[in-house]
Amino acid sequence: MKLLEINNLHTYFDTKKGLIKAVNGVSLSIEEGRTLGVVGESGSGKSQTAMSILKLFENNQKIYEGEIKFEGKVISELSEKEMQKIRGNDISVIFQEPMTSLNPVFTVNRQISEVLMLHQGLNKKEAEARSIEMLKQVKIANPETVNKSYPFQLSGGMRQRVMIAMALACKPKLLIADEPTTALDVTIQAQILKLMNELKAETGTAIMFITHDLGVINQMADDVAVMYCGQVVETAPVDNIFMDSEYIHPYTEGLLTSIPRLNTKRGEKLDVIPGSVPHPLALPQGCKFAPRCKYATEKCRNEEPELKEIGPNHQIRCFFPVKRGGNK
Ligand SMILES: Nc1ncnc2c1ncn2[C@@H]1O[C@H](COP(=O)(O)OP(=O)(O)OP(=O)(O)O)[C@@H](O)[C@H]1O
Repeated sequence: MKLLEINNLHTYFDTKKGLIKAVNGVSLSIEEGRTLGVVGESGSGKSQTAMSILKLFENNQKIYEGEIKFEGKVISELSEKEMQKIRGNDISVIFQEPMTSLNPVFTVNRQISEVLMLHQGLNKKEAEARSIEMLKQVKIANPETVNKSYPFQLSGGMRQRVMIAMALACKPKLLIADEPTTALDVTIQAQILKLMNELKAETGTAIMFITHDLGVINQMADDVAVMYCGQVVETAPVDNIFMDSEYIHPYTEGLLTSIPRLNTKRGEKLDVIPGSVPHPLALPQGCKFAPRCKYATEKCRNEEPELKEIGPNHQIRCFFPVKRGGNK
């Protein structure tokens, strides 16, 4: 069943220089208990899609069009008060840098306990016991000591485990993870990813995993949404993207060929996508990827393609999807 469904979402920033269409017609869904990997270059709108789900908006930002449904209910029109009941309870979030999300002046216990007291009505003692339990669940070796610690006393990997414990404290149905391991070194990153997969298997929590790293997507996701310029350009089960499907989006093809491989020789150039993401205030007419696409035609430069079904659960926003491993 669909846990989250986003239909034609437009979230803009109203700035002095004009409207920044950070999310510009996003449609995607997340099935119960599955991980959707959201991938795309910097500025493609991944984080702002996540912020829209939680309605964590700046003053000059709002939803202009479209809707977000959670468990079949439209949540994009809820008031701030109603959203507060959902955040941290049904849907929680972890960010890249836990230091900015954890309060430096409170102990770990106070921060996890607060969530539990607010949403689950536990008293102080019950919350403390549950906080220690949560730290055990995220495989922190000395949970009693860590529970009494302040964030600055912990390593980066440890802080991210605390964030995960806090996010899972109320048994959310959806966990949004926005580049949760980007700031960590590779061995710690691997441990956190492994932990998240184990927790998902244990708790059945669905995950929206945001990253710019297709390697991480391969490891974490069941399904993938590829984003470009505030739009989803391709969405499919993960194996379709990496192996199975006959056709893929030219942008996805570009991302796949830019993954460094172990056998890449030193000095050998990776096949990176030429050009850069267009400025959000100067989006091209037609397909947003056309200026960088080696297959683009006149039609692509003038008309905007829609997200269309190309196979089972596989949608592509392109007039001329690429045949894998060869010409079109
Ligand atoms: N506070 C803001 N005011 C105006 N524009 C913003 C603001 N925050 C983000 N944007 C714009 O919204 C667009 C989408 O940004 P978003 O952060 O969602 O991208 P992203 O794919 O998550 O990138 P990254 O991987 O760098 O986090 C970008 O063009 C960005 O410049």
